[in-house]
Amino acid sequence: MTAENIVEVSGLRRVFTTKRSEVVAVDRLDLAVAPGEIFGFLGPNGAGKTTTLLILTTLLRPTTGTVKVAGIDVAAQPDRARRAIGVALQDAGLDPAATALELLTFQARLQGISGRAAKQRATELLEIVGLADAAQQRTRALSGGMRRRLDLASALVHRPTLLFLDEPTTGLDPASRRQVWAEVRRLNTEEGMTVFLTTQYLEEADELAHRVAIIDKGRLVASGSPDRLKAEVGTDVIHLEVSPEHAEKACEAVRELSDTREPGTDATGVSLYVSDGPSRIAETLRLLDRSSIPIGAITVSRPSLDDAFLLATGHRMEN
Ligand SMILES: Nc1ncnc2c1ncn2[C@@H]1O[C@H](COP(=O)(O)OP(=O)(O)OP(=O)(O)O)[C@@H](O)[C@H]1O
Repeated sequence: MTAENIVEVSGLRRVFTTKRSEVVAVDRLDLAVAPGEIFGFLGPNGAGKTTTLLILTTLLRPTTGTVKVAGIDVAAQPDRARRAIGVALQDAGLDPAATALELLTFQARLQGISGRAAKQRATELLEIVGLADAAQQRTRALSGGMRRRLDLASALVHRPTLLFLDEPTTGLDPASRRQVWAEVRRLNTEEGMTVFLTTQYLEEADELAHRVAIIDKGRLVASGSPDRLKAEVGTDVIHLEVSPEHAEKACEAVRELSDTREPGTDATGVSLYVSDGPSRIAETLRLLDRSSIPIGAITVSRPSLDDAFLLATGHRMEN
């Protein structure tokens, strides 16, 4: 890690102790984000994404390890760190009776901007996130995608250069999701903002992030650009839809074909990693037939981040 990183996480560990048990939510995590990046922090439910984000944004203390944002140690100087960053959390409470303009004006006042200037900043922010036409609408009347964009605007009041977003599109329909992505991209390219976002959507990390860190059970399992992570998987993936009771036998039958990696099994069947998928299909079918293994379907695809996840963890993120 170098001094130029805008986010630096080193040896981060967070343990939650309850009466009955101890949960290690984040374990020996190291991360580095360069200025100007959109950084995707990807993992399944319960992987430790929100815990990490809460620590990065000063809202939770680490058990051990150090975290710096914009060069500031968040444990030593939380107030300074807070001034450097913007945060949009999941389910941020929006007052349903306030209008979009009132809400942002209130946020601006909370940041110490007075009277008329607060309203002016609120108006500017509505423009920035494409909600100028919705200024007088009550937040309860806004669509899911518009509410997320209002959350984004609230995080931008004090002109941070580093923006943290916790699962910005969870629960949104595909069209609203694309609108939020477009907004995040625009903030990154036009406003020069570095964005750190958590997500459980492979497609979101793949589409939006310049670099991705994959976390599972509190640990970092892979990191790099989506293209690099996919390239590391191998060239093509042949997926055989096989019922769970036949998966092991199918895997054994075709193991020799998997020439770039060991094959993997999961609830949906068997994945083979090969350098040239289409040319191996006939042989795959012949081997399965010889072992009398019934298959539902056979597909060939380019590797996805889900395959990268499978390779790193031995199980799929999505079923
Ligand atoms: N306050 C808490 N007390 C006890 N355990 C907690 C607490 N917060 C989180 N955990 C546990 O820590 C682990 C990581 O949770 P975390 O919310 O960080 O995961 P996540 O990746 O953000 O998941 P999600 O996508 O569901 O938000 C989980 O096992 C969770 O149950």
